[in-house]
Amino acid sequence: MSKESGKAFDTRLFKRLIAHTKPYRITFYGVALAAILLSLFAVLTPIILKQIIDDAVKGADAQRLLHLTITMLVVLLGQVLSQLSFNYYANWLGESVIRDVRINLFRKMLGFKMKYFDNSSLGVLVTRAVADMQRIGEIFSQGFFVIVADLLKMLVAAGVMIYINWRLALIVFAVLPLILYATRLFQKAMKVAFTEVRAEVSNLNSFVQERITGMRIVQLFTREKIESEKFREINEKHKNAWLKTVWYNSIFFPIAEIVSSITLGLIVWYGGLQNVAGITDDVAGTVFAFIMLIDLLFRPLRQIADKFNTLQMGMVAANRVFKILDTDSSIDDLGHIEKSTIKGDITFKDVRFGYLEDEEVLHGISFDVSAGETIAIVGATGAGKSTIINLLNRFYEINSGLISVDGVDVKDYKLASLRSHIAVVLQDVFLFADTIANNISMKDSAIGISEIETAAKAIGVDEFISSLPGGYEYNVKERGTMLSSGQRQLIAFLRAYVSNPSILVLDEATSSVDTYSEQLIQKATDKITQGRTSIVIAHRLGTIKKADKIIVMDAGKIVEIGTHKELLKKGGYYSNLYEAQFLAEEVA
Ligand SMILES: Nc1ncnc2c1ncn2[C@@H]1O[C@H](COP(=O)(O)OP(=O)(O)OP(=O)(O)O)[C@@H](O)[C@H]1O
Repeated sequence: MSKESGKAFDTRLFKRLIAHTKPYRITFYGVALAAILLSLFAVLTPIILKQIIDDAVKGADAQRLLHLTITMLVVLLGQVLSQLSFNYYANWLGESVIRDVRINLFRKMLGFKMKYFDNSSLGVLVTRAVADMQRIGEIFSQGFFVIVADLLKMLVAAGVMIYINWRLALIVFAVLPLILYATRLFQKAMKVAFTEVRAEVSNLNSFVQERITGMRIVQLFTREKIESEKFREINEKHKNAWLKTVWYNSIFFPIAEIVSSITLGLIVWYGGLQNVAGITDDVAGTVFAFIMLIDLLFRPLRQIADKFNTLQMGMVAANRVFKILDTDSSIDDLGHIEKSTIKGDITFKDVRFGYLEDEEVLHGISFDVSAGETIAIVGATGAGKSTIINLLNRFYEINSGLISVDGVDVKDYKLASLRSHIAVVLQDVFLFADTIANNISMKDSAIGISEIETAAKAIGVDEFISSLPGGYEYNVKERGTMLSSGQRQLIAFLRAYVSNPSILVLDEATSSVDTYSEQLIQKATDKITQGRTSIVIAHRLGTIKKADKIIVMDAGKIVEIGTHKELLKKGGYYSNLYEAQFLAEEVA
């Protein structure tokens, strides 16, 4: 199957999976019992039918006929009940296990370092949490228990055949290797075909996902025709891969049916001969029972390949999911300091950091921000400005040096406590597909609608939000695409403001917005930075000029620190930057 699974059946992996059924032990044993009952009831039917034909009907015994018919009804009822319980509870167990594993997986993902997400594909993680989970569930609902039930059924059916008429049983067993061989060939072919189908489905998924995400580019560059041609090709491959599985099914099942029929013919013929030879006189009932028993033996055999496939696919999925669960990439949260309030002094002391091991991005950054001060960070693209704010709230761990808040190493704070004092407004604002109110309060029950409205009035965005249909209850839909980038940033300002942080980190948007939004943003910026330590990656001259200190960065180093006036006077990097970037803005 896949190189990930290694061997055909991984006992260690299976044991680990079964361990997840521990909270549902009673159901687990209940399903196992239903499987046993199912196989027993299944073989009881042919036995009773044989007795009805050979004893009651032939012997014209009405009393016995009535008893046997009632017994038959009871058996059928038992069969229906055990089938029902088996189906329902095997699925219930599967769904319960995947719910638990999925919750564990998501919890694990919530604790991962940003580095983990930098190196993982979104599509892969979504597949692990959704499609792979379904496959794991199928191990229980369609794989493991069904195989056990089928094997039991086959075993009991074979035993009953020998018991009823061992000579006829031998004929059936003689055909078994032929069916087994055909099944094996079929299984192998289907495995290859299904691997192909899965690869094509995955191609389809990523193609559609990417084109929908990048639809703007597709349409801007008028690539519609080329893309639809490419899509046709992928679809064609997908169709052909599916047809291969249909073809194998179309060959295998009729062949299996023919072998079954030939076996039946042999049974009838040999049974008849036995009757003629006087070896047995209950040939009618025996042949009837054998017809049913053969079906009980051959039908599961034909389907067992499919079930093994389900089991194996589930195991591969489980292996992948467990790999994520075993990943040691969680953020260290070993600090114990929890503070209900902080002043907001920040120190970076000779901080060195790189996203990749051998590629340092910050080369010894040192600066201090006193509580209540606003500092602006400026510099060329790729200089390391965003990296600084990524480090303050411990999205990434530094290689060396020290970052402290109120004189305490950020690592010594409890992570949740540290982050509760820092609000971050990024350029690319992320909004959940939810109401504006929920996007602002982030579902913190302590922040009610009246607090949100008061805060919105304070930073001057109440009017804009109220003008939206439904106001604060307006649903911004996926990723907030219903709003402009300026509007999204205003909502992010409000989100930061209501949490009343001691430290505010703001990455000003570079994209230009209309004058009205610009004014709103400027006013909101002034208001939210007031009275709290603020670190602003500044792109607006207004913000830079008002800052208590400007940190000028170039290629991962701080090249200058000072106020706007001081730095202009100095005539260095900042004054060049000012002339190149901001002078025009000022003149305008
Ligand atoms: N997640 C990441 N993984 C690897 N490298 C990264 C990552 N994020 C940023 N970098 C690299 O780190 C360096 C600094 O990036 P950073 O985003 O801090 O620059 P910046 O000054 O904020 O730039 P901009 O103004 O364009 O946002 C760049 O060379 C960038 O390629």
